[in-house]
Amino acid sequence: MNAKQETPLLDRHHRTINYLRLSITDRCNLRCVYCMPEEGISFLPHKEILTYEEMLRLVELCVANGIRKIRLTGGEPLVRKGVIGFIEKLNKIEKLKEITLTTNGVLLKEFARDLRKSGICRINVSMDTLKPEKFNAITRRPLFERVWEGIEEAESVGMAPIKLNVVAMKGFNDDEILDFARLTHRKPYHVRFIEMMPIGAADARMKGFISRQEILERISSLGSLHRLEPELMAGPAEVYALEGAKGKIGVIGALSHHFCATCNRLRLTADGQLRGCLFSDKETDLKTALRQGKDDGYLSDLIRDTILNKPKGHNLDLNNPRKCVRPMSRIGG
Ligand SMILES: Nc1nc2c(ncn2[C@@H]2O[C@H](COP(=O)(O)OP(=O)(O)OP(=O)(O)O)[C@@H](O)[C@H]2O)c(=O)[nH]1
Ligand SMILES: C[S@@+](CC[C@H](N)C(=O)[O-])C[C@H]1O[C@@H](n2cnc3c(N)ncnc32)[C@H](O)[C@@H]1O
Ligand code: SF4
Ligand code: SF4
Repeated sequence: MNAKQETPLLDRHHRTINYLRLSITDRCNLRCVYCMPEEGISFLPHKEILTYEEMLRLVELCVANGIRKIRLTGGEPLVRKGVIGFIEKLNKIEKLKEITLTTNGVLLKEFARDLRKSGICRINVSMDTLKPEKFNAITRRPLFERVWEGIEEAESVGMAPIKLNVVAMKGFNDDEILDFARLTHRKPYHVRFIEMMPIGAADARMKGFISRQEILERISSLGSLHRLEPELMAGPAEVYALEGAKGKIGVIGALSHHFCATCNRLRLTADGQLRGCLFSDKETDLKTALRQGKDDGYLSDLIRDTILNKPKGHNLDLNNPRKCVRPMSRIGG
């Protein structure tokens, strides 16, 4: 196979694969109830984590095989030292059209300006509540103000759009769905409600599941919602707007209305495993091949095989919460 493949690759199910989610660390400075247990999980030893040089080589090969958008994730991507220098290097990869980031926002205030300079124009921030006490209960850390200051700093350095990821949980934050929706009248943010997924620490909490349908119905009480066209290389959100709002409202129906038929993504974990699907533990071990000194052609074949054999979908529903071995914080969402 040719490592310099020019056109985007299709998988066996005729889906174009052009989006890579790259988890740069499994470490995190929060302990969200649906993602990690209170005591945390044992973090991967340093030597198991790809160096930035190794990641850069694998990203270049993914780009040669059709990837055009990359999202840094974690754990929490901003806790890994040297992240700005790494983004600057990614930014030099010619065919990469977009580099972006999903963060919990704890370190955003100090990083926003450098992120913007390094080439990140927009970010997604996880923020499940507008109330400090609830933030402490959800993330198990008292850092609500810091995250909001980070979001405001990102706005003031010109990041746009800023997308807020809200995992919807019955009895926890569902009383704030309308407040989040109203926020789009005041701020140009995209508020995205995510259906809770049965993965890792969330399993025990699935009784708090709220469907995208229910979320949309509740928001409709505020006025008519207009459906908007998806962006190019978009992620899984369906996007709407309330009449006259500055911001947008998204719903990510990961379980009830899943988007596997149009899935465009791969995931590379911090320890160098390429995953075809969030919910499938079938992984391609790029790290071992890389560290054995395999050439670009060999590594490229592994990437192309993973694309070709990407699982068709997840087949999960509320009554079938299959478990993944790898926890969410080691995949990156
Ligand atoms: N089931 C499933 N969930 C996904 C997938 N991609 C992202 N998510 C979930 O969607 C939520 C939002 O993810 P983000 O990291 O903000 O990324 P995104 O929605 O692709 O971002 P945009 O590029 O801004 O559209 C998180 O809960 C992710 O776990 C996917 O391919 N499958
Ligand atoms: C795993 S986190 C990694 C990036 C960063 N630490 C953050 O929280 O934004 C990526 C996304 O996955 C979401 N997530 C984690 N566990 C989830 C679950 N069980 N169901 C739905 N979304 C989940 C988070 O809310 C976050 O938006
Ligand atoms: S969702 Fe993100 S911030 Fe929360 S524990 Fe998981 S990795 Fe950390
Ligand atoms: S569950 Fe798997 S196939 Fe479906 S959208 Fe997510 S990553 Fe893609």
